[in-house]
Amino acid sequence: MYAARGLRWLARDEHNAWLHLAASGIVIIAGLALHVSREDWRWLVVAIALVWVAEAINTAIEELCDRICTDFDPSIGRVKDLAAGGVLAASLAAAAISLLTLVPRLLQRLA
Ligand SMILES: Nc1ncnc2c1ncn2[C@@H]1O[C@H](COP(=O)(O)OP(=O)(O)OP(=O)(O)O)[C@@H](O)[C@H]1O
Repeated sequence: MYAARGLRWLARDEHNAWLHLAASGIVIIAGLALHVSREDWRWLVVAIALVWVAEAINTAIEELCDRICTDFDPSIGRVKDLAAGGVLAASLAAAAISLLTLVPRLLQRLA
């Protein structure tokens, strides 16, 4: 399947994907360990998916930019920076969602 092949490339070739993979794994393990509710799992799934979607789009844009322009071009630089900014925004939002979901559960467990 072409879509699955895209995700395989992403996980294999993108150095940032390893960070996302590690972060996703930590969130899933924490969710399991803290027995979060079904409602909370919805938020964690959204957080994880948000980052992967942003990274996939960013990687596709980078590939396309490198294909159409091998020289230094300020416009290409701007396009890449914008796409990378999307990943940063998604990652910050995902971190906030994960902390807002997991920390109260952790404090509950510790109390
Ligand atoms: N052809 C270009 N012309 C101008 N600036 C460029 C060009 N290619 C890359 N850049 C600049 O270098 C930055 C890094 O680009 P690069 O393609 O190396 O992405 P990357 O390091 O793989 O990014 P990421 O960590 O998001 O995967 C871009 O955000 C952009 O500012």
